[in-house]
Amino acid sequence: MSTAANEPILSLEGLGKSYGAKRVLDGIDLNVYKGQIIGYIGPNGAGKSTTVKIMLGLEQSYSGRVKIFGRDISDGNVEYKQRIGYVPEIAELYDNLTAHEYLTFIGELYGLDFDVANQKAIRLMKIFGLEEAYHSRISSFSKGMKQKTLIISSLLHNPDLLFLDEPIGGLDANSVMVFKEVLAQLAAQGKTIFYSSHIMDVVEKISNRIILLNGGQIVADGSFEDLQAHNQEGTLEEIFNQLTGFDEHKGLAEEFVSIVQES
Ligand SMILES: Nc1ncnc2c1ncn2[C@@H]1O[C@H](COP(=O)(O)OP(=O)(O)OP(=O)(O)O)[C@@H](O)[C@H]1O
Repeated sequence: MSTAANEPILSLEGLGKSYGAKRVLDGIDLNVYKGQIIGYIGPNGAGKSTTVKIMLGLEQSYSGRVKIFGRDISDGNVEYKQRIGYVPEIAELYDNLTAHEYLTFIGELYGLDFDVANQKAIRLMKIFGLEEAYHSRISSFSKGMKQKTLIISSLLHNPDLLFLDEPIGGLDANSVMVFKEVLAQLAAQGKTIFYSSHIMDVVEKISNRIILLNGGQIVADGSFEDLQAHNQEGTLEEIFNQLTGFDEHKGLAEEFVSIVQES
């Protein structure tokens, strides 16, 4: 199951999704190519996680077409999932397992030998400064330690396509630097990364293509420089505010504070 050089790794055609009467995705067309780091952004409730869930095959009722590695994911063949890594927004780790147990279990699920998974996990944990916690239960881990374990679990099998949903929450500034560099190097080696986050300055720096979703539609698609050229505003945060029609943060904050101060 290989993908030709010029064929998209990921392609969405007229993707639509409703929950009851609510139209969450309203015709998403998108081709993502090898080596791209897509910054997938949008306001709360815009439909980012829904798109990712559909691409992971977790949400089956949708309209339109989703192709990953050149194949329609609705064809019943789930082999494509072996080449995908995923860091979910809310870390669901097996708290009662040690990191060693969890990571070797995930590694084996992805088809690695126990010893290979174990050795890779030990070395990756060490780089994140977690070697001493390897045999401790995950329930004793801090938020950042859990997040690092989850990042490692998503990469053990060297996936070609990586979905990251708010992956750096809880990571300290040094670890964020390492992780950003890891993503850049993975992309340079031809991995494709779909990065969903609300931390605009990180998205601005790591993505080579930014997709802004609003109201279930793509309202901007391009490099940060492209977005800057098409909008008057400077930072990605400001472009985000502008394209989502938001200019009332001061008024809302004043109202919030005045309610807090009511006696
Ligand atoms: N299982 C579900 N049942 C009903 N509605 C849902 C379900 N999942 C998501 N939604 C609705 O779909 C919309 C999009 O949700 P989604 O989680 O995709 O947004 P998001 O862009 O990831 O938001 P956030 O930035 O807050 O994580 C929301 O209005 C949400 O309430």
